[in-house]
Amino acid sequence: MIRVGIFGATGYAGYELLRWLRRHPEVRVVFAASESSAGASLADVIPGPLDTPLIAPDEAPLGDVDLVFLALPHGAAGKMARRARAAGVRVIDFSADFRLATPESYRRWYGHDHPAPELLPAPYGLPELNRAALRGAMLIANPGCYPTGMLLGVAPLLMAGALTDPLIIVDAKSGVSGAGRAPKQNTHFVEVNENLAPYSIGQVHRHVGEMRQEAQRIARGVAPEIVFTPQLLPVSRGILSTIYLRIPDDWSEDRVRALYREQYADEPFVRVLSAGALATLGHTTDTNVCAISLTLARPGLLIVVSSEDNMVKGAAGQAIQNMNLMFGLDETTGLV
Ligand SMILES: NC(=O)C1=CN([C@@H]2O[C@H](COP(=O)(O)OP(=O)(O)OC[C@H]3O[C@@H](n4cnc5c(N)ncnc54)[C@H](OP(=O)(O)O)[C@@H]3O)[C@@H](O)[C@H]2O)C=CC1
Ligand SMILES: CC(=O)N[C@@H](CCC(=O)OP(=O)(O)O)C(=O)O
Repeated sequence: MIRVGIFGATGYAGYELLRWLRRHPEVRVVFAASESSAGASLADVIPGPLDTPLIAPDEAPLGDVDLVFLALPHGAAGKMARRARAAGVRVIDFSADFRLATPESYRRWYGHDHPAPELLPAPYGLPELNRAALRGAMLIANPGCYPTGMLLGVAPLLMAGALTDPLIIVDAKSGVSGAGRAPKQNTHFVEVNENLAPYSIGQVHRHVGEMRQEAQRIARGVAPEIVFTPQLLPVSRGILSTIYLRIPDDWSEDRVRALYREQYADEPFVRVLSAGALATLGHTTDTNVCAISLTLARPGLLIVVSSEDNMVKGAAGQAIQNMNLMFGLDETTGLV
């Protein structure tokens, strides 16, 4: 049994993780910690079936666990990672604190100093594209939700060196749980309901740095140019990314699909849809799957649609996939 602790259990990502871990046959949840609700039961904080007792983070028995999941905001996660690693405990971090390889890059995209630079670089936890680095790892940076869908959607072409233009346009729509549980004006029901709102457009969203870093690694050093438009969709969960790419004029849609199917042939959590089918949120809701559809709009212009559940493949499910790799379990254990 892997003995785990969870920090940030009252947040959307932490709660989702607990929900999935209940079905994992090789995990025992030793503690769930909460800064604001220590002493309460989770069901007192989030109405639902999980009545896990919540303890104060300072009282977390790190000596009793093999692994902690950090479902905390950026900055707080890095500090907790330092504490856990000093106690010899493995870490899977949901936040962005360990996704960027250098403290300089982190400061550029997050606007403050890195909370634990001595722990950088950490392996980037996208198993389909970085599996070897995750097996047995002591600290894993779980990817951002938007970069997960984007990177899986473009990787086969980047690996093949098949883009004829470095420009990658990513038009993405996210369910509101992606913004976390703390209320904000733009996530208020009246703002979101029956609306579709872009935010952080241009080159300002912090996920552009993460996408660029990982896309460049996948493309073996060739720097992509990414234009990213995130939008808030009036649904609770799911991300649909529509990605526009330039490919050689003589490539057929079948050729592209064969490339994607070959790349993802052994991947249990990537589904390349058949000709004519388009990926929708419904293809991936409440699963750890990323579904990808491919459409040749005209010679040389490919439209990829990538669908994922931001709470599962974009957060808790991917974290469990990473845990399975970390501890040498079958990667699909506890996941669908
Ligand atoms: N929501 C999503 O779809 C995804 C989220 N993530 C990442 O997962 C992490 C958690 O996100 P999410 O669950 O959405 O966020 P939430 O805001 O829903 O939850 C975060 C939790 O962290 C705790 N917390 C808040 N502020 C602090 C603080 N300053 N110090 C310590 N603990 C704090 C709170 O719990 P308490 O007060 O009870 O301790 C809170 O419930 C973030 O880093 C996010 O970027 C990653 C991918 C997808
Ligand atoms: C809808 C929404 O607000 N989404 C978040 C991304 C959520 C996520 O998974 O990313 P992190 O783990 O990097 O926070 C945002 O745009 O910042």
